[in-house]
Amino acid sequence: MNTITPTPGQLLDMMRTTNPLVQCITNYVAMNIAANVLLAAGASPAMVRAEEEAGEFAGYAGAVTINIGTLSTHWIAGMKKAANAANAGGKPWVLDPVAHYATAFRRQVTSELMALKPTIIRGNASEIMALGGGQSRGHGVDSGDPTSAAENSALALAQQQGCVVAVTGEEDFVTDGRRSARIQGGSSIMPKVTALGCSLTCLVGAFAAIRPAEPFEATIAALALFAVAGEEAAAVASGPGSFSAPFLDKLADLRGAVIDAKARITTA
Ligand SMILES: Nc1ncnc2c1ncn2[C@@H]1O[C@H](COP(=O)(O)OP(=O)(O)O)[C@@H](O)[C@H]1O
Ligand SMILES: Cc1ncsc1CCOP(=O)(O)O
Ligand SMILES: [Mg+2]
Repeated sequence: MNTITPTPGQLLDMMRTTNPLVQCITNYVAMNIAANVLLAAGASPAMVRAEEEAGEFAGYAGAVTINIGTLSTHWIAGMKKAANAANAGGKPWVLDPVAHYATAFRRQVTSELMALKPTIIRGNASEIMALGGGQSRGHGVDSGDPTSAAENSALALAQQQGCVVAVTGEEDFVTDGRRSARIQGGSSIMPKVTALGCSLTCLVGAFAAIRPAEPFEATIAALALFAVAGEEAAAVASGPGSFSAPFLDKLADLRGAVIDAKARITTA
């Protein structure tokens, strides 16, 4: 049963009236689909990452999201400036540690970003298990583990870091180390469409911008919206190629009351 307040639907309706500005430092693969996801949901995305401007921009964005998917050295200073500016301004920032376990470079940069205390971490099960110090079966950017295998890592990470951790997959799990929730829905087509996880991370940032003091509720709202929109888009899609258009349409069309009626959230 959903006992989360504000509810995902209330937060979605607020999104449409407040149109939060979200600074998304995301990878080359994700930039276009992530921007479209935020526009459809009612937020205003800006893919601003250069070292010369990332900190300044974070000063007036409502939230920052940082994704290491197509990392290279010249991205790192901008990421750190944006995270530091978000922290200085009391704004939430979200980390997506894409395939951080894959190379020494990614591990090093992820540990430097973790030291800047993300408000929320969103990853697939393999990423969250490895971030908690465990073994995982991730291959490249894709998960090889079920969400259930990452729940203990997520809880420990949330407690150690004092942040919200979201694990996504067939089922999603969110915890702030004290409270936890599971979200059902979505579609098996979703992991076959690239960068939907990265786009979801940006959407988490959009909801967090609306309620900076309630990152647990904001994260659940983003995951619930993806779960309902994904399920409904899959019902009219015949595969990955025909999924994206109805998915964006659903993100744009779904009203708050419908999300609250259809979202399958259980608190633990
Ligand atoms: N097998 C599945 N069934 C339903 N939804 C899924 C499935 N796999 C992933 N999703 C959904 O796809 C979105 C992206 O999650 P995920 O694939 O875990 O991220 P990533 O792309 O970072 O690996 C989330 O909304 C998640 O709930
Ligand atoms: C394919 C790929 N390669 C580097 S980043 C990226 C996109 C990953 O997107 P997601 O984590 O949402 O699957
Ligand atoms: Mg990912």
